[in-house]
Amino acid sequence: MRDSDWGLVVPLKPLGAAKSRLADAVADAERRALALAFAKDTVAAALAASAVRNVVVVTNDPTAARHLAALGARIVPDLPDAGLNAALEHGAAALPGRAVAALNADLPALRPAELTRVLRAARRHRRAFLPDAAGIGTTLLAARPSVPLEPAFGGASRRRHLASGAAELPSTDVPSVRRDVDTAADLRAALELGVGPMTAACLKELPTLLEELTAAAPEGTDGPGGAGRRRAAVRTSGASES
Ligand SMILES: Nc1nc2c(ncn2[C@@H]2O[C@H](COP(=O)(O)OP(=O)(O)OP(=O)(O)O)[C@@H](O)[C@H]2O)c(=O)[nH]1
Ligand SMILES: C=C(OP(=O)(O)O)C(=O)O
Repeated sequence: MRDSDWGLVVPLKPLGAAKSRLADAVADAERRALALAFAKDTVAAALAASAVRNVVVVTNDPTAARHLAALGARIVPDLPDAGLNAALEHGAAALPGRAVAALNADLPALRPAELTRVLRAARRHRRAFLPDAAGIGTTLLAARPSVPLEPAFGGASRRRHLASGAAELPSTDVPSVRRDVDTAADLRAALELGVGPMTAACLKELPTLLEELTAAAPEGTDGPGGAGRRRAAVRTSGASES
């Protein structure tokens, strides 16, 4: 298997239903726009990773499908009401005989070089996964060619993926691959890593939210040396592995 042989499967809910845990922080139209921006930054960074040959997005959302196809992703329509894991198996079936990795669509800080590092580590195993930033869920699950993906995403999936025999990949030095965004606090953490250009542009249109996210965290929740106003790091390009 060559380094650049991975096929990625990125699942995406209809935008109207996506990222429901951001509903407290933003209005519906803005939540949809953010979900699309996260997916575009995720897919653009994945396509820029040297370990990735192609990206299949499983979605029934026509707007997202149009935007993500324009970036170079192949769109596979979702199965009706089958859920996330069925969607991933359906997407993996579109990549027969390939090494396949499922990657969440909510990784707006994703860096191509970090994704390549994770996929290189995954090549050593039949099946392998990367825990999310919270250490409870999963952001990436990979399987060698002809090995069934057997996805068990949703909630506390780290435990399920371990129990299924998948190897847990080293999680140091790949923070952008682990940084899924479900809540406003997650978005704050992604901003600190540096989000991609689509998410940055979307947040620029939401100055009140951006102000809240980059303001000092409440006392006791700030990280080491983090007192005072936080700086939002924004990447200007998602298309380079350097
Ligand atoms: N195609 C497809 N993707 C899904 C489905 N359910 C979840 N996803 C995607 O799976 C990934 C992980 O899901 P979550 O982190 O729960 O994202 P979410 O469902 O948008 O977020 P919440 O509404 O807050 O639960 C995201 O990229 C979702 O868009 C599904 O039934 N079909
Ligand atoms: C999809 C997952 O979790 P969440 O819905 O919490 O993002 C997961 O980590 O498997």
